[in-house]
Order: sequence, then C-alpha cells, then structure tokens
Amino acid sequence: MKVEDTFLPGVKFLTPQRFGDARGFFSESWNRARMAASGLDHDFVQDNHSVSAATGTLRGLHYQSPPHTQAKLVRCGRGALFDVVVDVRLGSPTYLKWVGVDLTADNGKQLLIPAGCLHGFVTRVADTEIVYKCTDYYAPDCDGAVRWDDPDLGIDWGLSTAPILSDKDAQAPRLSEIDNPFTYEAAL
Ligand SMILES: Cc1cn([C@H]2C[C@H](O)[C@@H](COP(=O)(O)OP(=O)(O)O[C@H]3O[C@H](C)C(=O)[C@H](O)[C@H]3O)O2)c(=O)[nH]c1=O
Repeated sequence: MKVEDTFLPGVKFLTPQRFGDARGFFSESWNRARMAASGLDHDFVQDNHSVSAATGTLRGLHYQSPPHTQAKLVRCGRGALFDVVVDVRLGSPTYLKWVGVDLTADNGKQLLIPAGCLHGFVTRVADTEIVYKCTDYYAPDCDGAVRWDDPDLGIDWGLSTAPILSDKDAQAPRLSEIDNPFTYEAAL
C-alpha cells in the first residue's frame, strides 16, 4: 500500500496494491493490520455508500461534532469524483487550508481524513459511487454542514456550472457562523 502525506497533518493518500490479470484486478481495499503497520490504526465501525446520479453533484462540507467526531477512509467505487478536506482544527498549523484530490474507480486512490476536518466531494461523471469507512456511528444531533462556497475557505471545485446540492447543503452556514468544536490536539 502506497502512503502519501499531504501538507495537512493527518490527511493522507493511500493506494492499495492491485493484482491484475486477464479477468481484471483484485485488491484488498482495507486491511487493518497493514494500516497499523503504517501507523494508521483506526477503529472503523461504519461503512457508508452513496451513489450520485448526475455529474456536478456536490455533497458537503460535512462534519460530526464531539463526542461523535469521525475519521474517514474514502474511496470511489465507480466513476470519478473530486474530494475535498478542510482543516478546521483550532490551533492547527494549516487551519482553514484545504486539499483536493481526484478519486476514481480506475486510480484506486483513497483519502484518509482525520477527525476535525470538513469533508465534501463533487462528482465528475454520472452515476459516481463513493464508499467510506467511519470511526464513529452516525449521530444526527452531531451532524453539521458548512457551505461549499464559503469565501473564507476559497475552495476551487473545478465547476463551470452551479452544483447539484441537497436542501441541507444549499442552506448551510459559513464556518464563521458556527461554534467550531474542533481543536488540533484533541483531533490528532
Ligand atoms: C451520513 C448519514 C446519513 N444517513 C441518512 C440521513 C439522511 O436521511 C440520508 C442522507 O443523508 P445526507 O444527505 O447527510 O447524505 P450526504 O449528503 O451524502 O452526507 C454525507 O456526505 C459527506 C460527504 C460525508 O462525508 C458524510 O458522511 C455525510 O454527511 O441518509 C444515515 O442514515 N447515516 C449516515 O451516516
């Protein structure tokens, strides 16, 4: 498994090995011992799976607040998406900085997101499927969103037209309008 650091502490790109043959390929998409051997032992407890029918579907920017923060391991099962992580850990050296990465079914790349970061993605092709592991269960009372186009974050989503959003995402507040519950030390 290839592990690449990003300039956001704890945000990493992971690419598991693929064994190709005439039928296609096989890959262990997640192996806890192999992750632990790279110092990345996370106790994932929930798998999520969503399919977005249209190109330009944007889901995010989402988080779960304490005591139910979530670290995530994200990959694209079908199609292609641009995935974005924003560091909102108060005290972080990269506070308010963001990283974007193309995750596709073909490149097999995965994104490891520590707790204390906002997560969102936009689809690049129709019928794109995302699957991701979470280190805590869904907690609706802790589920939060920040607007995708928050001017304080300045994310370049690579969009030429307005994205398709859920009502929740279309009405999300700016980061400056929420009581940020994340601190750098606690989130590491
Ligand atoms: C997140 C979640 C949602 N749900 C239910 C609640 C709603 O009735 C329905 C759709 O939820 P939502 O519109 O929040 O789904 P997304 O917009 O894909 O949200 C996700 O997208 C971004 C990219 C994320 O990283 C989060 O995991 C998550 O916020 O699924 C559940 O039952 N369990 C869950 O863990």
